[in-house]
Amino acid sequence: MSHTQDFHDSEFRLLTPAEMGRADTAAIASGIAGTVLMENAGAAVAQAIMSRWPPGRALVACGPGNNGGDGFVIARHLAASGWQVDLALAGERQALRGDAAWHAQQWQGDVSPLPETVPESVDLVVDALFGAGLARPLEGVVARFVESVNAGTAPVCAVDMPSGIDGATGQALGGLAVRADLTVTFFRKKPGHVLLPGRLLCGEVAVVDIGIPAHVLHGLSGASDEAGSVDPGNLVFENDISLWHDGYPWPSMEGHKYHRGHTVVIGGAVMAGAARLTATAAARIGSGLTTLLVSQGSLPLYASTPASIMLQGWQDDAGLHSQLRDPRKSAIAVGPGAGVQRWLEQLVLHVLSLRRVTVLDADALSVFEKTRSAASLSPSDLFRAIEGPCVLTPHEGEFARLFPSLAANGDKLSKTRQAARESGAIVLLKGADTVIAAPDGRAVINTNAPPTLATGGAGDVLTGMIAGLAAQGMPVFEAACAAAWLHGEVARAFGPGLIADDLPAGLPAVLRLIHPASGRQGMRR
Ligand SMILES: NC(=O)C1=CN([C@@H]2O[C@H](COP(=O)(O)OP(=O)(O)OC[C@H]3O[C@@H](n4cnc5c(N)ncnc54)[C@H](O)[C@@H]3O)[C@@H](O)[C@H]2O)[C@H](O)CC1
Ligand SMILES: [K+]
Repeated sequence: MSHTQDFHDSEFRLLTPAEMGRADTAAIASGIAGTVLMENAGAAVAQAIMSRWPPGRALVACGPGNNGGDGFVIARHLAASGWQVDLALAGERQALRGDAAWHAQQWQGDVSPLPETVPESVDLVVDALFGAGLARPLEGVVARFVESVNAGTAPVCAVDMPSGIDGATGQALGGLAVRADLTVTFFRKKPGHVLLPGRLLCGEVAVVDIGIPAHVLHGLSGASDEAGSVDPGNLVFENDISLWHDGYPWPSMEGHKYHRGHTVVIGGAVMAGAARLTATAAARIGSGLTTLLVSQGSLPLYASTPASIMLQGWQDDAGLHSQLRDPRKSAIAVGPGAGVQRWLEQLVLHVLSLRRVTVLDADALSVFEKTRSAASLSPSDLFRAIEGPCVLTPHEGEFARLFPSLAANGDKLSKTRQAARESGAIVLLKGADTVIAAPDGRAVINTNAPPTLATGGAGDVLTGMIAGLAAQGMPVFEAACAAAWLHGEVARAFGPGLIADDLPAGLPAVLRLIHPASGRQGMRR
């Protein structure tokens, strides 16, 4: 995200519940009454419901706060549109406060206590129990009601967030949360709508405008400097083409292969396929030159390397170092198939000392595992050596070995951001909700990865895509975001039966779709 592009306003920006509360307050301070915001929210949810389900019997479950207040508004709009509405309240009506109390007074129907089970005849459950204010696991009657909702067959519409999901982390507090078919949220999505399991429990997510002006976003986080550009720190986004499209390294007519960078992939003497996938991916995503560097003795393992990739052997460390010395070798990827051995530790430190773009994956991460033999280096030795543009691409297991204190607790977004701060590198923590975090606090959550990507070698391909983009001059954070998105999009386009070898081959079709000449600002999902 270039500083010139004012990404505060991005529709893909995610707001934490706390930031959302501040947006709410700023909107009210700008003259929009809280009761109007709540009316707009409830009316929008009712509209979303009526556009998906025919009139029937709706059970609107209201909580004790403003999420519940939204529920009173929804109930009124559904009843006015011919729905048979039962409103059930968790808590006492007279305990309602503020906007929620005001809207409860507008509700002319009955208010029943929240039942423990959902009646059979209900056609739709509206979950207006808890949203941004969830503070602890669901308990008592509410917990039993939610279990009944999840065990039932009636479709569910969640208001703002499925009750039980922490909006900041996507975690189901206490392991129990509503499983919704539709979640209608306000103004911007929250991390809980895109991180797992929250994303899965939301069902379809609809973001509705309730009258909060976009300018409130500028005051929420990150300071503006005198130039008016804004500090990217602590902004979180759902990955989208719009975040990195401006800086994508499309080939230009006046360019030539040296303009398009040179990616070096260092292969091991064990699993040649991994490094070959990495190198092929780097070439496919546009690296002008791609070299696969392997020890002399393992050259025969790489005989089937595609012709467009230069295959070179080295006799000894000195030979390897001289191969890397050429500054035109703009990006170096180490790790896939390298084998966890002492040699690799020293190689990684040497590569980092060159301060070229470095992507470390797989064995290049595990070799620094704290608990390996006493002679081995530790993660802090690795982090101390990271002074140039570097991307670490661990899966959960490698992350736990590199950042043992972080892995144990904390949600995926927080721990990945903390790891980026600790290591000084861009950290891409893989998964169905891959998180990419920068040391300055920026973070992007990737949401387009299909389950077919859980196949051997997919990570090797991603490593090559990141290195290949960065070799062409794309800043490493944006390169990691673009690679993660393209990786997911290629897999989605391919469909079932995907193997890692299909990924580089699938890139051209997706790149054609997002190329500026296609006239499309990418593929809106
Ligand atoms: N931000 C906006 O633009 C708008 C938000 N609206 C809605 O307001 C809720 C947030 O409301 P809030 O009162 O802050 O919190 P909740 O209603 O989510 O929670 C109510 C209350 O419940 C208590 N509580 C928390 N966890 C539990 C629990 N596990 N068991 C029992 N009680 C619990 C706690 O005291 C909470 O304060 C937001 O989600 C939107 O739906 C506005 O209506 C529209 C504009
Ligand atoms: K809810």
